[in-house]
Amino acid sequence: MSARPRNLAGVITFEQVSKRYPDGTLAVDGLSLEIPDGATTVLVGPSGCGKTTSLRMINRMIDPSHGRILIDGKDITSEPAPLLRRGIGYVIQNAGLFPNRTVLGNIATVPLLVGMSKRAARARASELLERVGLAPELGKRYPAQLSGGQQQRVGVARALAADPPILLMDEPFSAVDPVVRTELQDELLRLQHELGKTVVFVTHDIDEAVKLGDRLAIMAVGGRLAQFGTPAEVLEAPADDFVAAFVGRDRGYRALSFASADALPVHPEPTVKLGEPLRGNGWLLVVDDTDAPRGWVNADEHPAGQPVRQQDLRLGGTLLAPGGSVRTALDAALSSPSGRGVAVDAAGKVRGTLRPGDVFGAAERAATSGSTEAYYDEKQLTATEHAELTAAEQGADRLSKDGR
Ligand SMILES: Nc1ncnc2c1ncn2[C@@H]1O[C@H](COP(=O)(O)OP(=O)(O)OP(=O)(O)O)[C@@H](O)[C@H]1O
Repeated sequence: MSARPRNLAGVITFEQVSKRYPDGTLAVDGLSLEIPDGATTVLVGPSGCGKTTSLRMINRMIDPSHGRILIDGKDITSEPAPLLRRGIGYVIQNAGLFPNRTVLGNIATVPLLVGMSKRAARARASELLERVGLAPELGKRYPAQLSGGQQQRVGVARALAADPPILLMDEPFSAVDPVVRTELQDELLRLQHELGKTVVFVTHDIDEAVKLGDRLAIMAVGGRLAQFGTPAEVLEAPADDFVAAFVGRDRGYRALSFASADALPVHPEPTVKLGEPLRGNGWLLVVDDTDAPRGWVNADEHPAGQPVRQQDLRLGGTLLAPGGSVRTALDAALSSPSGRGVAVDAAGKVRGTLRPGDVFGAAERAATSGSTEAYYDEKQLTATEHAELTAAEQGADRLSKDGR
């Protein structure tokens, strides 16, 4: 990701690290791993495979039985643990906030600890509150007066307060409902794009791992590293049967997230504005005054010449925006009542629609060669395609003239 700031510190190296608990449990077994700086590495694997133990060895909440851990080449035991932890933010499930401190008080904890003035610490806390997407007035509340998702955002803000190069996150979003969870994941992606920290994230959810991780470390029970690679590498070429089973039966579908849909042909689509009279037949795409899609209307079930009202609309499915993947394109096509997926530009205006056949072709292409580009260079030149495009363009012209 080119927009990320570079020159970061925070490469974390595990050298043959093992952890055996006093009761004999071997939680981590000979883990060797280089976690790159400025990127998100997700430790993912089934319950009990040693993810949390591995994470907590980085900030010395747990000491290895064997091996060593280095940060930027320096053994983490070469300085006192409290000093080490100043450079490492830590976020856990249920946020772990101090219940008797306000939100701002919670976020300002570490800045105050490292000697920042009260005033500067409060200013920093307010800035972070905004950064994690929370309204300033929430600063005065106590954690119990916040939703689970809001508490988790405060947890992230608190971990970022001392601007540590490293952020450790242990199942931070697993206690919230799926909608909030998606919002928090999106927020983390946005924040990470701005901040470029070395993030080590623990989850047992492969979907979350694929969404958030630049690298995945797949761990197997017994504390063994089964595979380390980018999400695309892991989904496309699982190292062994365990990884193949863990990444799951949907992995072919998930792998489409890494194939760009930018080369997919976008066909002109006639549109009709909300509130304007309807003409034509079949499914018609309804837009608002800014040309953003609002839904579909079936002209065969609508009195001709009558204006299209909000209540006539069948809401469209997901949209494909620039930079989207073949997975998004496929979902856009499958979730649209017309079967045609809507593509929008960066401003959210309708660009046209995707044909399911094209999207399936791209999916097949991505699965077999990993690239869709060549296919569509070829395909866009075929005579039928050209004829279809022209006809659709004429249809679009006619409709927009009639419709206004
Ligand atoms: N303090 C402890 N004493 C003994 N065994 C422990 C201790 N902490 C963890 N374990 C064991 O070590 C193994 C790894 O635990 P760990 O919490 O690191 O796994 P995990 O992958 O994070 O699991 P989960 O996804 O369920 O949180 C498990 O078998 C666990 O029971």
